[in-house]
Amino acid sequence: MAETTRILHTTLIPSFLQNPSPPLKTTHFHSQTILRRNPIRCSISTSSDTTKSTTTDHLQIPWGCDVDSLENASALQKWLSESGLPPQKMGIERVDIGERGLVALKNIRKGEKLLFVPSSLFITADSEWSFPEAGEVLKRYNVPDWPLLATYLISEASLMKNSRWSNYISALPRQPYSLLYWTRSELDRYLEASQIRQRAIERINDVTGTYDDLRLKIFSKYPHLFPEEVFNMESFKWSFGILFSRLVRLPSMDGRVALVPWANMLNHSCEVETFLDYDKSSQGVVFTTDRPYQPGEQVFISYGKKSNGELLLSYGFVPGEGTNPRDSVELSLSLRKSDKCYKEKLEALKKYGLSTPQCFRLQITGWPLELMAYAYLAVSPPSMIRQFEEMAAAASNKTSSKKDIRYPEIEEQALQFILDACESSISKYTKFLQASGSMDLDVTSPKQLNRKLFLKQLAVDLCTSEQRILFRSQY
Ligand SMILES: C[S@@+](CC[C@H](N)C(=O)[O-])C[C@H]1O[C@@H](n2cnc3c(N)ncnc32)[C@H](O)[C@@H]1O
Repeated sequence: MAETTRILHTTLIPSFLQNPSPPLKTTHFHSQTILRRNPIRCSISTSSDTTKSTTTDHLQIPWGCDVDSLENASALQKWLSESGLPPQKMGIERVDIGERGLVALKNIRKGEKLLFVPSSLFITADSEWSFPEAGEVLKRYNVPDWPLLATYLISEASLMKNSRWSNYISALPRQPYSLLYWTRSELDRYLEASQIRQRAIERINDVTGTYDDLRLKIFSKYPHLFPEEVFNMESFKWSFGILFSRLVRLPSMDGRVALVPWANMLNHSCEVETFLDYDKSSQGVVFTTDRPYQPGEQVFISYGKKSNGELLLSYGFVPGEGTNPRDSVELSLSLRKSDKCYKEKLEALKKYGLSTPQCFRLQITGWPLELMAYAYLAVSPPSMIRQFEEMAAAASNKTSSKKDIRYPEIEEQALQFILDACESSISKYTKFLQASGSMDLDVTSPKQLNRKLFLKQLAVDLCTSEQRILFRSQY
C-alpha cells in the first residue's frame, strides 16, 4: 500500500488513448454478454462538479459490505484457504484500530515471515477477466494499470457470484474511507487551512478526468461491454477508493502493483517499519515482523513513510496525536507582489521548475534547506540580483547545486519571512479549530449527522497535528 500517489500521477493521466488498434467487431462479444451484470441503482449524479452538495446517502453500490462486517470477512477467509492460502498465524477480527484487522492467533516472533499469499491470489493488470473481451478492449487501447484495474474491479464486482473474486469483493467496504467521498463543500469547510484540501481536489479531478476519458473514448463505443448503469462515476469513485487504500506496490516484482487479498486486511501503524513485498523463494507476498506479538494482539504493517495528511488522503484516517514520526505539513511561501525585482526573481524560480507560491514540507524534526534558500531569494534586495539564480537553484530539489547557502547580511530577514509564513498558516488553523467547536453541521438526518461529525473530527485531528509542526518550526 506504499506510494500510491506517485503511481497514480505517473500512470493515470498520460494520454493513453492516442493510437488504439482497430476496434474489434461488436458481434464478437455476444456470447459473453449472457453473464448478467448487477447495475448500480439510483446512482447519484455523475457530474464532475463536486461543488454540488451530493451526499453519500443515495449511494447504491450493490457489492461490498459495511466497513466492519465480520461475516463477509469470515467467508473470505474460508474461500482463501480453499484457494491455496496456507494456514496462517493470524485471523481476521474486529479491532480497536482500523475496524477489522489481522490479530495474532499464536505467539509470533520478531523477524518471522508471515502471510505467504500465493501469486495466483493476486489481482493484477494481467488477471483474467470474466468478460475477456472487455479486458481485450482496454488492452488494445493501452490503458495503464490504475484505470485498467479500476475497470476490472467494477467488471468483476458487477458479476457478483459469477466472478471468481466474489468472496474478496464481498468483503471490501461498500464505501471506502477516502477523501474521494468528500464533497467540494466539505473539503472547503473542513480542510480550508490544510494544503491537503488542494491535493484532494486534484485527486478527485484526476479520477473524474480518467473516468470521462474512458467513457468518451472506450465505454461509449462498446456499451454492451461497458453499460453506463454499471460503469459510471459512482462505481469508479468506489474502485479508485479501493485502489488508493489497498493497492500494493511490490518492489521485488519490478514495482508491479497488485491487490493482495488477506494482506489487504492488515492495518497501518506509524511505529512499525515492515512492508509487504513479494518473496521470490516462497513465491508469495510476505512481510517480516519487526517485533513480537502475543495471541490476541493486532499485527500491523507500514503503508509507507507518509504524513498524516497523506494517510487521510488515501486511507481516510489520521493517526493518534504525536504518534507519527514521519508527519509533515506543507508551508506555502510566495514572493511579495510589491518586490521591485519580482519579475527577475520569478524568472530565476521558473528556470529551476519553481514558482510563487511554492510549497515546502516541514517536519517535526526541522525544515528543508530549500525553504531557507527560497526565503533568501524572497527577501534579497535588488543589489543581490546576481545571486538570484544561485538562490533559486538551491531552493529547487531538481538540481545538484549547493543547497547549504548562507547570506549573513539577510539571514535575519529570511528567518523572519519564514516565521511570518508560519504565523499566517497557524492563524488559519486556529480559526478553523476555534470555529469547529460551534460549527453548524447543517444536516437533517442522523446518518448525515454521524458522517459530518466523523469528517469534522478527522479534519480537527489533521489540523491539530499540522499546526503542531508549524508551532514547532516557529519555535
Ligand atoms: C488495507 S485496508 C485494511 C483493512 C481494513 N481495516 C478492513 O477492515 O477492511 C486499509 C483501511 O483500513 C483502515 N485503517 C488502516 N490502518 C488504520 C489505522 N491505523 N487507523 C485507522 N484506520 C486504519 C482505513 O480505513 C484504511 O482505508
